[in-house]
Amino acid sequence: MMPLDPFYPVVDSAAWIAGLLPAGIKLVQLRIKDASAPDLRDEVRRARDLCRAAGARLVLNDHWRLAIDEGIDFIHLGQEDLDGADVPALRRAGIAVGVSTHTHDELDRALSVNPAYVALGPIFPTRLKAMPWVPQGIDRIATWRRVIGDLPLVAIGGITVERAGACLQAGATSVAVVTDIVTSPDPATRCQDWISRTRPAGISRR
Ligand SMILES: Cc1ncc(COP(=O)(O)OP(=O)(O)O)c(N)n1
Ligand SMILES: Cc1nc(C(=O)O)sc1CCOP(=O)(O)O
Ligand SMILES: [Mg+2]
Repeated sequence: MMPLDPFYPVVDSAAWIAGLLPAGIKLVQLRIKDASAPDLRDEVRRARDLCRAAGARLVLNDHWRLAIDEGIDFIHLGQEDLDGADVPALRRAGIAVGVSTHTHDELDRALSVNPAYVALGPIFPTRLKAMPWVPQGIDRIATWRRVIGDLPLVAIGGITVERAGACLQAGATSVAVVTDIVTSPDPATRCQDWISRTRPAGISRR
């Protein structure tokens, strides 16, 4: 498996991906929460083709059956998604699985499915979605790093370009972000700021 890029934007449409690829993103998650099934399949296909053409890695959130059907080789699953997912089928299809974690118990469960990465969140307060956990804080990244050894670790939740470096320094392999990019008046330029802030640190890391 190729190393994870240290900058991991998360967006909700293929149009967003098309807009950000020219900025140089190399890893992106398509996280669609409210599309009807035919639209969803079209979005996934479009995102897949855009990323292939640009040499970027696409991670599909949640929709593991679509990943199998449409040849997407990376899926992100939360703990509840794991309840319903056919992990052996994903393995047979050669699909890498990233898993969300928020507690030590969740981390144990994530590790039991041999993930390509574990994500830890929310590092800082986030307004994107309501969650029962208080922000983990930067120190928790170092704790996760000690537990997981060399496994790639994604930090997520309330991360801004200014906060990204501290997450990488603490042991994150990659920093995932929604709001700081999608609310920027100039998202492509903001991505370039993220890339210049994260890529050198990330490459010297795992
Ligand atoms: C990189 C990354 N980390 C965590 C999540 C959250 O996944 P999940 O807990 O399944 O919640 P939803 O995103 O599905 O609402 C993620 N998507 N990506
Ligand atoms: C989708 C998601 N999952 C999280 C987790 O902790 O599992 S935090 C999060 C929101 C990330 O968005 P923003 O960069 O806008 O805070
Ligand atoms: Mg999910």
